Amino acid sequence: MSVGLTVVHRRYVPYSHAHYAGNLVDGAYAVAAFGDVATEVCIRTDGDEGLFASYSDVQFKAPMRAGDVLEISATVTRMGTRSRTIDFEARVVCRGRPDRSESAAEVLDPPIVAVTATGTVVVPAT
Ligand SMILES: C/C=C/C(=O)SCCNC(=O)CCNC(=O)[C@H](O)C(C)(C)COP(=O)(O)OP(=O)(O)OC[C@H]1O[C@@H](n2cnc3c(N)ncnc32)[C@H](O)[C@@H]1OP(=O)(O)O
Repeated sequence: MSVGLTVVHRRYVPYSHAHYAGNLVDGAYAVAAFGDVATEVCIRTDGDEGLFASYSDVQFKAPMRAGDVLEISATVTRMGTRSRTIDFEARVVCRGRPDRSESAAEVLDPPIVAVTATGTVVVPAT
C-alpha cells in the first residue's frame, strides 16, 4: 500500500558543517539526513519512528558543500512484514557563488544528484 510513498525534506547546509577543503561536508552528513527522512517515512507508514537496520548501497556521486540547499527524498520500494526498503537521493538545488561575491548564490537547474542510497528500516510489530 505504501510502496511508492515519497517523503522530501529540504535543508540548508550551514558553514559550521564544512569539514574538508573547498567547504565540502563529510559523507556522514548525507547519511544522517537520510535517517531523518526515513523517520518521517516510518511515521507515515506505521505511526512509529522506526529503526534503521542496514544500508545495502551508498553512492557519493558529487560533493556537497557548506552553503548548499539540499533536497533529500526517500521513496518506499518494498514493504515487508516489519521491514521497509527505501531508495534515497540527496540533490543540491542551490549553491553559493563565491566567485561573484561572498554571499552570492544561485538555483541549480537541473539539481546535482550528490548522494544515493538504498536502506532498510524496521518498525515494531503491530
Ligand atoms: C528511521 C531511522 C532511525 C535510525 O537511524 S535509528 C539509529 C540506527 N539504528 C539502530 O540503532 C538500530 C539498531 N538495530 C536494532 O535495534 C535491530 O537490529 C533491529 C530493530 C533493526 C532489527 O532487530 P529485530 O527486530 O530483532 O529484527 P528481526 O526480528 O530479526 O527482523 C525483523 C525484520 O527486519 C529485517 N531485518 C532485520 N535486520 C536487518 C538488516 N540488518 N538488514 C535488513 N533487514 C533486516 C528482517 O528481515 C525482518 O524483515 P520482515 O519483517 O520484513 O520479514
